[in-house]
Amino acid sequence: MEAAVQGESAVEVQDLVKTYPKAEGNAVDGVSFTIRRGEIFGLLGPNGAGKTTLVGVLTTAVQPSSGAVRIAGADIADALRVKPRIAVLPQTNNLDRSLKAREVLTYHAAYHGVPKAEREARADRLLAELGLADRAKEKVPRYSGGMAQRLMLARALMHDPDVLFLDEPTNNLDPQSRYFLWDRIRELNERGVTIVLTTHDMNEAEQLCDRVAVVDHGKVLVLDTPDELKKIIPGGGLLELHAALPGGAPAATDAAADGADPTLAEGPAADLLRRLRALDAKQVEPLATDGDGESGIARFRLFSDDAGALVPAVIEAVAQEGAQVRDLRLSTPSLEDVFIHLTGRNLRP
Ligand SMILES: Nc1ncnc2c1ncn2[C@@H]1O[C@H](COP(=O)(O)OP(=O)(O)OP(=O)(O)O)[C@@H](O)[C@H]1O
Repeated sequence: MEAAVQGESAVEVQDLVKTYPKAEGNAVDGVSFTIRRGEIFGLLGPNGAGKTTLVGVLTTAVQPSSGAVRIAGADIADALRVKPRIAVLPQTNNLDRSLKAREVLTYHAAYHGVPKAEREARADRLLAELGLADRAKEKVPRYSGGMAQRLMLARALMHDPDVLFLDEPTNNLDPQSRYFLWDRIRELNERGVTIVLTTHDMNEAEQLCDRVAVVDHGKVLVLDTPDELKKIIPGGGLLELHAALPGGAPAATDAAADGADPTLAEGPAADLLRRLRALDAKQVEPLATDGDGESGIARFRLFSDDAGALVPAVIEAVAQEGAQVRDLRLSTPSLEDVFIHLTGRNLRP
C-alpha cells in the first residue's frame, strides 16, 4: 500500500461542482468534506438532491466540472489508480446472466489482475460468507433478488477494495436479507473497508453509520454522527400526540402536509395546534392526519428538552378542545426527524 492510503482520509472532496449541460443550477454545488479511513459514512438526501451525481464523481463514472477529489490518496482524474481501490454495489442487477455465480466472481477478479490461486480462494471464501456456497454453480438468472444482491456484493469485494460504495443496498430486500446484509457490512468495516452508503432508509443510516451527511440542492447541509445530528432538533425530547377531533374534519393538518401554514387554517385541528403552540415546547409540528371526516385523528409532535413535563398540559389542551387523546408517546428525535427538519416535507420533482 502507498503511504497516502495509510493516512486518515479515504475520500477527500474539495469545492466539488458538477453542472450538467442545459441543466438549471449545479447538481453538486461546491461541496467539501472528508470521509475517514475505516468509517461507515452515510449519504442522505431527498430525490434529486445530488447523491447519485456525487457518488458518480467519487467512483469515476461522472466527470466533475470543477474541484478536487482524492480517493485513498489518489486523484480522481487518475482513474487507473482509483479504480482498483474502490468498488460499487449498484442498485440494479447488472450481473452477466450468461455466467454461473462463481464465474462472476473469478472473471471479475481476473479482470482486476488478481492472481489465479488467490481469486479461486477468495471466491470460495466470499461465496461461503455470503451464504451462496451451495448455489455457486448455478447460473445468474436462477438467483433471487436477494441472492443477486449478495453475489454483487461478493463481486465488489473480489479485488479487495479500500472503499466500498453501496447504493441503497437494502432497497427491495426482505427483512432477513436486510439484517444479513447489515451484518456483512459491519464485518467488512471491522476488517478495515471504508463504506460509503447512500440510503433513504433513516433507520439503516442510524444503525450502520458512524457519520452521516445530509445533502440537498447539491450542497452538504450537515455532516456529523447520528447522535450529534439529533441535537439539531430543538428540544432533546419528543412527545407525539394522536387526538380524535370533535366532528372530524382535520383540515388544518391536511393543509400542513401540503406545506401550507396550518395556523392559517380553520377547524378543530388548527384550534388544537394553537393551544399546543401556546405550551412551553420548543417546537410543535402537525403531522398528516388519519381519518374519514367523521372521526379525524390529528397527530402532532412537540419537541422539548423535558417532553415528559408537557404531558399534563397537553392532555388538558386536548380536553379543552373537546377532543380525545388516542395516543401519547414520549421518545427522542430520530434521524428521520432531523432529515425532515433540514429538508422539509415538500415532495421533490
Ligand atoms: N445526466 C443528467 N443530465 C442532466 N441533469 C441530471 C442528470 N443526472 C442528474 N441530473 C439532475 O441533477 C440533479 C441531481 O440528481 P441526482 O440523480 O444526482 O440526485 P439524487 O440525490 O441521486 O436523487 P435520487 O435520490 O432520486 O436518486 C437533479 O436535478 C437531476 O435532475
